Order: sequence, then structure tokens, then C-alpha cells
Amino acid sequence: MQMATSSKPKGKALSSQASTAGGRPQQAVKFARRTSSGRIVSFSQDEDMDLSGEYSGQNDYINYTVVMPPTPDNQPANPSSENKSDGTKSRLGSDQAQHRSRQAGSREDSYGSHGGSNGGSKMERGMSIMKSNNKSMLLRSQTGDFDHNRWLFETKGTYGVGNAYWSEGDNYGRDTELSMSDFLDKPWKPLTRKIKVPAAILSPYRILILIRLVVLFFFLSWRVRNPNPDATWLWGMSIVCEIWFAISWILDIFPKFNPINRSTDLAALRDKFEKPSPANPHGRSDLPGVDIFVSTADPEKEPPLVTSNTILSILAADYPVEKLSCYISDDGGAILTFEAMAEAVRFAEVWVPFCRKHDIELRNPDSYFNLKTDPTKNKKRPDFVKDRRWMKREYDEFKVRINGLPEAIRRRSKSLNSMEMKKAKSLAREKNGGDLPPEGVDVPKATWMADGTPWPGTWLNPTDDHKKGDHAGILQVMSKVPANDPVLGQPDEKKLDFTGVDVRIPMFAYVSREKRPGFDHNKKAGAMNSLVRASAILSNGPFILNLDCDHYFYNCQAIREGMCFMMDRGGDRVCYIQFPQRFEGIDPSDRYANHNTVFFDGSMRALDGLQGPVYVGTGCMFRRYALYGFLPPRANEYLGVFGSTKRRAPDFKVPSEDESETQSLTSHPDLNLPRKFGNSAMFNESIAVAEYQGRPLADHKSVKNGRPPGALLLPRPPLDAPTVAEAIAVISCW
Ligand SMILES: O=c1ccn([C@@H]2O[C@H](COP(=O)(O)OP(=O)(O)O[C@H]3O[C@H](CO)[C@@H](O)[C@H](O)[C@H]3O)[C@@H](O)[C@H]2O)c(=O)[nH]1
Ligand SMILES: [Mn+2]
Repeated sequence: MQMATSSKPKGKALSSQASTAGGRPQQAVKFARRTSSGRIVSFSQDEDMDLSGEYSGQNDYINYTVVMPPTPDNQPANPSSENKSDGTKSRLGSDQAQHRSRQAGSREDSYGSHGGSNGGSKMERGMSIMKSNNKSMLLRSQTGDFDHNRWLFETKGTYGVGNAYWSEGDNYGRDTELSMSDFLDKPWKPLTRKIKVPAAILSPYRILILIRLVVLFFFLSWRVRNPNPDATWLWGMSIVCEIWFAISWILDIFPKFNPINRSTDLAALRDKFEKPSPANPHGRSDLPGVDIFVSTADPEKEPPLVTSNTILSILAADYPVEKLSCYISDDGGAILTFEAMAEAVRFAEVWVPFCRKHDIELRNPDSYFNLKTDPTKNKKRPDFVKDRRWMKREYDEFKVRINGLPEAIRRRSKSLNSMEMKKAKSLAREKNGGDLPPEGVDVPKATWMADGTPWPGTWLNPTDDHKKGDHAGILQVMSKVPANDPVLGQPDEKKLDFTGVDVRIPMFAYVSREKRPGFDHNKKAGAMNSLVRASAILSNGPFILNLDCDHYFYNCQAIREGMCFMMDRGGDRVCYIQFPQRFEGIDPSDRYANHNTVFFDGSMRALDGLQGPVYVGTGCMFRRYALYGFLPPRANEYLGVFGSTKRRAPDFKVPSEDESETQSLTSHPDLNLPRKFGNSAMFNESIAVAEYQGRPLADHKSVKNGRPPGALLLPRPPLDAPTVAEAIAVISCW
């Protein structure tokens, strides 16, 4: 998504820099790093070292210098490292200085200068020079911990999307020659990692495939060489079939040759986005927003209690509350779903803080209260048992309220309808001079909302304009946009002690798209489409996660895990992340293979090892911008029969340093496509915003397409009536 319109002079400046970097003088490059213990380690390459081998040489990083911490008589002379002692802020500052000086082609680095040339003899006294050929020493940082970044760099280890060792060919035309220092001056920990399936498991599997392949080959060649002269055509037909089966088996088995696992580092994500830093002094979450879509179609087949549980698990998810929004699409336009959702949100006001207070896992109450394991395990707060007992009672009452809803709606509608009937009759009598008109009075039997107004959706006695497939669009924000900062609870908040617990719940909206006869509404796909559009106006989360109404989060950190992939290096090229599905209520021996393990744990992992898993229709986190159908950014084109010829993509522009932070996407030709997204200006404007907010952090110069840290700290504006009206307008039939 490199869509910067780079102005000429900048491009020039870049290319000239690139050339200086290319013909880099064989000069000592010194780099240093402050370890967590406060010491400064300088990794420097000696002047006489051979740089021509780039990073691949064995000797490159085995010589390094240890600089002792600055003591009163041992102060570095360099201005950029003057205020090193006052924490992160200055450290970042000096890092920037270091980058700048390096980019300018400067020979002397900020640290290098004091470490070597002008540091003078004073520094040398405090310096111990270590020369070692022991590679494992390098794998340890000064504190003795395993230094993961360093290890990745030296082993050219891969993680997530892309590679810790960024080969020159992938440079996207910038002078991003990464050196070891880039991995050391920043707390740049990968957020995800690829984990190989152990050879002990994979090798026998692969050998088995090969053996079967060989046997198959021998069998088929024997069959072909031994025709049956009595029934040649029968033989011929079966040969064709057998070869076809063999091919289809190969097509099926070969993609499974290389399954992989992935792991995420949630602590690293927290460090990167939620730790106080100069760009984020209060340690507010700098993570992008996520919109969660739930689809439901029919409250008869998909009980509102199940849907409520899904909603509760979403509202209680462990993600910054102000960044999360939840939408339910009701394709039935059913008042039952509407009122059940209102009940669910009310219940969420106690359920969500309860989950936060006691670290409840399985945040949909139904599964939680049915867990077979000991609920008090690992629970240390003395009031847990009391709280849980109260919560369980509350949940039971909630269930009864939900189950009583259909009856309540029916009774309410009946009494209101008879009142309407009475009114209409007396009106008719007045008009007709005291008598009822001979043709009788006809009042449609409406379905009524609790506030005494007719329900705009489907009625219990369907009529035109109020039946399935023919009703108005309904959008109700049931839980407002929460405050930007945590709202801590009180000792007797809603009968539970929520002291110090954040009691906010995420924004939640009920959406029933307008349906009219004669339009193709495309079932779930159409529902998702209209949620994408409505949510773009209301919350515009750069990421979207969709669930069916009978699915729920069984890992409350799932959104964070997804974010690790999206926000990792090269994450801007990830379109979607498919989560696996797990199933409840399957018979213990699983006779019918309902757990689907072969698909979710075999095939999908194997596809991931190739190009990426397929979208299974639910439980998938999307990059919103990718859904809008723009082509992914391509730096290179692969031509030729097997894509063997690589060429710079013709419309690829190298974004410049500051442009990637400020560029506006509306100048991109795709965005001027006439009427592609309808004529809502608000919607069209939201596209570029979502794209920008979905980028990974540009906290390192090797990040090609990032946004600056701290860009997503501002509060969301509260929703006003025109905004909500626009959200309904963008999903209307006309
Ligand atoms: O007009 C419709 C019809 C269906 N749905 C929703 O679509 C989802 C899936 O429909 P369902 O009938 O439950 O399909 P299943 O066969 O149970 O689900 C399979 O197919 C779905 C659609 O691809 C996937 O999401 C599921 O993961 C997969 O299990 C449900 O949430 C429905 O509420 C709508 O929103 N509008
Ligand atoms: Mn289903």
C-alpha cells in the first residue's frame, strides 16, 4: 500500500543516498546499545574487517567492544548521547540521531565517535575488548539473557511474515541496508514467529507420502503394461479412472507437505503499543480499533440466548474497550433479537467487569458456568466464591428474562393492538354518526416495542412493509462509545465490589439492514457487506472480525493475537487471519469426526506453510482496507512462465521518510473510481482513514509502510444523530 505521491526532489535525495550507501566506504561502523541493566554495549566492526561479504560472513559480528557505563569521570563527549541517563525518551532521541547520521552517509556514528576515534584514551581505559570466536556468546546479551533479536539476525531466522534478515533484493528500493545495529538499538521484538513442526512428527509423515507415491507409480505402470485383451475398453476405462484418482490424491497430499505452526508474543505487543513512551506518555493503548460482526437471521432457529452468549463473550474480550465495537446483523428484523440484545447489554454491565475482576476465562457465561473443572482453581481473591454465586444467580435470572421475552412481546402487542382497535372503532363511529360502518374496521395487528411504538421490522402477523425480506432498516446503538480512559468501579457498583475494576463496555449496535422485494440480499454475504458499510461510518475499525451467532471467543486474548500478525513487520501485507473453529457438545468419542481436526489442524496449517489458509466464512479477522478490493501493494512484478523474472512494479513509488506519515490516500487513482462505493462522502472518506490506522507502527526505519507511534491515542467522537442516519443510509436498498 505504498501510495505516496513522492515529489521529485525527495526521490532524488533518496536515490543519491542509496548510491552513497551502495559505495559505502570500508569504514569502521560502531554501534552500541544500552542494555536493560543500564550498561552500554557497543558492537563495532574493526576497520580491517572485510565488509564485502555483507552480513553473511562468519567474522562479521564476533568482534565487539564493551563500553563501561558512563561514570562521572567517564562521560561521553558526544552531544547526542549526553542525556542518556534519563530514560527512554533520550534513548529514543539518540536513536533517531543515530539513524539520521547514518543516512546522511556520515562515517561517524554518535556512539562510534566516543567509542573509538574522539573518545580518546579516557574511554579506552574503561574498555575491554573482547575477541571471541565462540558464537554462542553472541547469542547472549550483556545481561545474560538469550537475545532473541540477535539470534534471529545471525541465524537469518524467519518469523511471521517476512524475515528477520531482510535480503537486499527485498529492499523496495530504499537504502535500508539493515545492519546488526538496527536490531540492537530498538526493542524490536518480533510479534509472531513461525514454529516448525518437529521433524519427529513430520519426517515419518513425509516418508509415508513418498513411499505411497513410489508404490502408486509401480502399481500404475504394472496396470498399464498388463492390459486385459478380453475387455480392452473396460481395462482402458479403469486405467483412466485410476490415473485420475492418483492425480487427485497427489493434488490433495502435496499441499500438506509443509505444515507450520505460528506463535504470537502478547507481551511484546503490549510493550510496543501500551507501554508509556515519549509518543505515548500515559501508556494509553495505541492499538488500532477492531469491529466485530455477528450475524443472525432467525431467532427461532438461532436462539437469542445463544446469540446473547456470543455477544457477551465479545463485549468481555480482552482488548482496549475504547477500541472495540460490536455489531449484530439481524437478517430477520426480529423484535425478539432486538430485545434480547438489549437485555444482553444490560447483563454485560455486570458480567464484563466480573470477568475482568476475576480473570475469568471462557467469557461466554453459558460455557463458563458449565465448565467441568474446578472454578476456584487459581482464584485468589477471597470474594470470588461470593461473586461467582451472585453472578450465577444473576445469569439464571437473565436466562429466564430472555426466555420470557416472546411471551412478553406477544402480550404487550395484544393489549396495545386492542387499544388501537378501540380507538379506531370510536373514531369510525364518530365519523359514521354513532354506528360502526358496515364493512367493519380494519386495523393491522402491529408488533409493539416496549416504548409503545410499532416495531419497524418484521411483525408477528407479517404485513407488507413489516415482513421478512420487506422491512425498513433499523440501527440502534445499544451501548454508547465508551470513555477513552478506564472508568473504575465503586465498592457496591451493581451489588458487586468493583473497586479498581474498569466497568466500561465496548460500543454495541444492533443493525437490521433494509430489505425490499426485488432486491437480492445475498444472505450472510450481504449481511456482512452492510455491516462493513454501516460500521465504516460509526466506528471505522481498521480491522474486522466476523462470527456466526453461535460462535464465541474461547480465548479472550484472541483479538490481541490477531493483532500481533497484523502489526508485525510486513503485517501491512496481511489481508486476513483465519482463526480455527473448535466445537462444543460433540459426543466424547467423536464418531463422526465433528471436531474437524484434519481440516483445522492439518490442512489449514499446511496451507499456511504454502501461501496462507483459506477463509472459512467465520472467525476471521480482516484488514478493512483489503476488503474494499484494492490491489495489494507490489514492489516487484514477477514475469515469465514461473515468475522467474523479477522487475520493479511500474506504478510502485518509493515512499519517502516523512511522507509515509502524512500521505493521504485520496490521491490514489483507485479512490476516484466513480461510484464504486456509492455516493456517501462520509463512507468514501473513511476508506483512507481505515487504511492508515491499520498500518503497523513506523518505529523503525526498516518499516516500509507504517504510521507513527501514538497516532491512535485520541478519543473517538461520540455518535450524533446525523452520523447514525448516514450509517442507515449507506445500507439502504436505494
Ligand atoms: O440470510 C442469512 C442467512 C444466514 N445468515 C447467518 O449466516 C451464518 C451461517 O449460517 P448457518 O445457516 O448457521 O450456516 P452453517 O452451515 O451453520 O455455517 C457454515 O457456513 C457458514 C457460512 O459460510 C459459516 O459462517 C460457518 O462457519 C459454517 O459452519 C449464521 O450466523 C446466520 O445467522 C445471515 O446472516 N443471513
Ligand atoms: Mn451455523
